Amino acid sequence: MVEVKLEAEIISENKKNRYQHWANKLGRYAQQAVLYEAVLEPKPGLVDSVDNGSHKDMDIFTFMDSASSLYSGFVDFAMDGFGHTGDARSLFTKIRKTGIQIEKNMFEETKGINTHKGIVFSMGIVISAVAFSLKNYQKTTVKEFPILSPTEVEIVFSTMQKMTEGLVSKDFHTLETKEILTNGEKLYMEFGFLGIRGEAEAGFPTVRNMLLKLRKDSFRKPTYSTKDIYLDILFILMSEVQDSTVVSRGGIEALEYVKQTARIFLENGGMQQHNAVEKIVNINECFRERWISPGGSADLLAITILFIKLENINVGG
Ligand SMILES: CC(C)(COP(=O)(O)OP(=O)(O)OC[C@H]1O[C@@H](n2cnc3c(N)ncnc32)[C@H](O)[C@@H]1O)[C@@H](O)C(=O)NCCC(=O)NCCS
Ligand SMILES: Nc1ncnc2c1ncn2[C@@H]1O[C@H](COP(=O)(O)OP(=O)(O)OP(=O)(O)O)[C@@H](O)[C@H]1O
Repeated sequence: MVEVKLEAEIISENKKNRYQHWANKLGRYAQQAVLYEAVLEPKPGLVDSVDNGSHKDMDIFTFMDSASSLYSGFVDFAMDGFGHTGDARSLFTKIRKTGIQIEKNMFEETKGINTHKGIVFSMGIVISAVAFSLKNYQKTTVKEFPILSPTEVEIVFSTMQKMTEGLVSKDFHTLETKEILTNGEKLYMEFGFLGIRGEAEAGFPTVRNMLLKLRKDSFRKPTYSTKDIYLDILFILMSEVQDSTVVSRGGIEALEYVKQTARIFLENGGMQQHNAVEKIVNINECFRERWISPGGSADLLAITILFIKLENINVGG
């Protein structure tokens, strides 16, 4: 018997295929962003392809193993967004469940080492917000994944703010009675430090501002390579971010030290300095002595790279 499909059925099947195709693309972009961050060198205190920075329990191969476990989860985050029919807040509840599974896969791959916990959380919010916003605002019916306009990216940022509204108080209000605290929870109890949750609830303002600068082309210098731009972005983030990885490893005074070090590097010209690489190698040594690693800034660099890809911003030399 010949199967007759109603027009509505065909439209919805086409839509489903398109969302799956877009989700795969989003997953690939996100995984690429995570890989770019990992191999970028020289980075101070962080694992890269040259050394392990301030870390003893992981190297670049641990990061490659870990990154390879993330792709299908990133696609799931996107499908969560495309398939969501409720409001932004309930999307966040949905993706946290997906995130827990991705975290599990990651820990399995790294044999218990925390390489990408922070980025799984942040990427979950970003990827699902992109998908949810595209579904609501992009009326295009083409199969090819669309390049996002600055206006559409702004919609994604406000979606992220809506998704995470009240996150800090919700996550932290039961800590008094909790027996085992994570690093982020300990820092909140001790210093009222908001870390990754604060960054997310504020709608990733550091990344949002970075994109404003990138769109104005203010980063591009005739002598710059893509790598130079990414390194300048990393130092700008280090000079601004309330990074809980810095504090949990180096103490609260380490945060000002990192910000100040990054500020001085940038004031002197960032990657434009003729001896920029030598300077970063020295900063790496100083960070290693103090056990400092700017893991939160590294995560936000990966998020920035994802948006650069989504908006197709030219960061070539
Ligand atoms: C909120 C998360 C990140 C855990 O919080 P935790 O208290 O362990 O956080 P902690 O302060 O140790 O930071 C985790 C990582 O975030 C990154 N980070 C730190 N500071 C910042 C910052 N200011 N901005 C962005 N990222 C940051 C770093 O890479 C750090 O390693 C998340 O893993 C979580 O909620 N886990 C529970 C299970 C879950 O819901 N997982 C999936 C979420 S989609
Ligand atoms: N290239 C990188 N090198 C090192 N850390 C990175 C890098 N990119 C991101 N990070 C972030 O830094 C975090 C590692 O911090 P850390 O080693 O302090 O982990 P932890 O589990 O919080 O602490 P501990 O291992 O002391 O229990 C990673 O989870 C990751 O999110």
